[in-house]
Amino acid sequence: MSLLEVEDLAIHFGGVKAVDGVSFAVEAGEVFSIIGPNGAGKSTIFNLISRLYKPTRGKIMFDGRDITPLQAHEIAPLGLARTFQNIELFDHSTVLDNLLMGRHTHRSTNWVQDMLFVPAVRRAERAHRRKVEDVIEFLELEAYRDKLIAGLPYGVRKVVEIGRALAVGPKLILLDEPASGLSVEESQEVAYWIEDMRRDMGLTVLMVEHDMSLVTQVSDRVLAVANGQPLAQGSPAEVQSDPRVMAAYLGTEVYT
Ligand SMILES: Nc1ncnc2c1ncn2[C@@H]1O[C@H](COP(=O)(O)OP(=O)(O)OP(=O)(O)O)[C@@H](O)[C@H]1O
Repeated sequence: MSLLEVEDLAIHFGGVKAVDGVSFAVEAGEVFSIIGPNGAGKSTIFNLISRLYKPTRGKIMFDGRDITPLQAHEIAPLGLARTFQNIELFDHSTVLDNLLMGRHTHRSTNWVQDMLFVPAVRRAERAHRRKVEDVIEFLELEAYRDKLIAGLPYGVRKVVEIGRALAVGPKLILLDEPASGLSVEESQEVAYWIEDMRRDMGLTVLMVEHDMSLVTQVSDRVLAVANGQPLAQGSPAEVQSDPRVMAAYLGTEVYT
């Protein structure tokens, strides 16, 4: 059984078929990337999987469970976390507090217990802090842990965005353009984080990315989409040399 199975997924916004008949499966432990030209439907696929959008058609299975009818807030506790292309952090909170917010999906105590700060609440709080400190150490964010997001360089905020998703403690992490806006050196760092996430944390990674050197370096398999529809699927080399993919990219710099 695959960790994630997407079957005949579609969403239509009025006349726009943003996603139209996309199927793929992500196996536990692999890095799977979705590529495609601007407007191909990649972020929309992420928004459908993370349940921000309701599909017009299709089914999404995660870890053996049909998550298609679930609400967005019910997804993270199952072990599915995501990052956003445009970074969704609280600018006026510290790195530590942003990561702790990522843990709130795991609330096991109720508000009365929280108010009274009973031992169960204190234990849960300690466990959340330990998990967050592990993420800070893993992503080498120690120097920034007490700094406000607003004052951080863009490249560091991108890493904190990954940290917020990791703090959830996911089985599957969805990375939406983790290298966008980064320098070549910073993109290479992202490649190392992804390899470490898989090797050290046993994570499965589903990534949307335009940076083909990053995609080629870290991905086991790639799905190419265009106009909301699947074009080709296979190893990075197979997909890059597929004539339908090359035609979809014609005129762009991706394959030069
Ligand atoms: N909420 C929405 N309402 C209407 N149209 C939408 C909505 N979300 C996405 N679309 C349309 O769906 C299509 C796919 O958009 P999407 O953002 O998924 O593409 P993408 O492959 O992620 O592009 P990029 O690489 O530029 O981020 C586009 O035509 C877009 O305008």
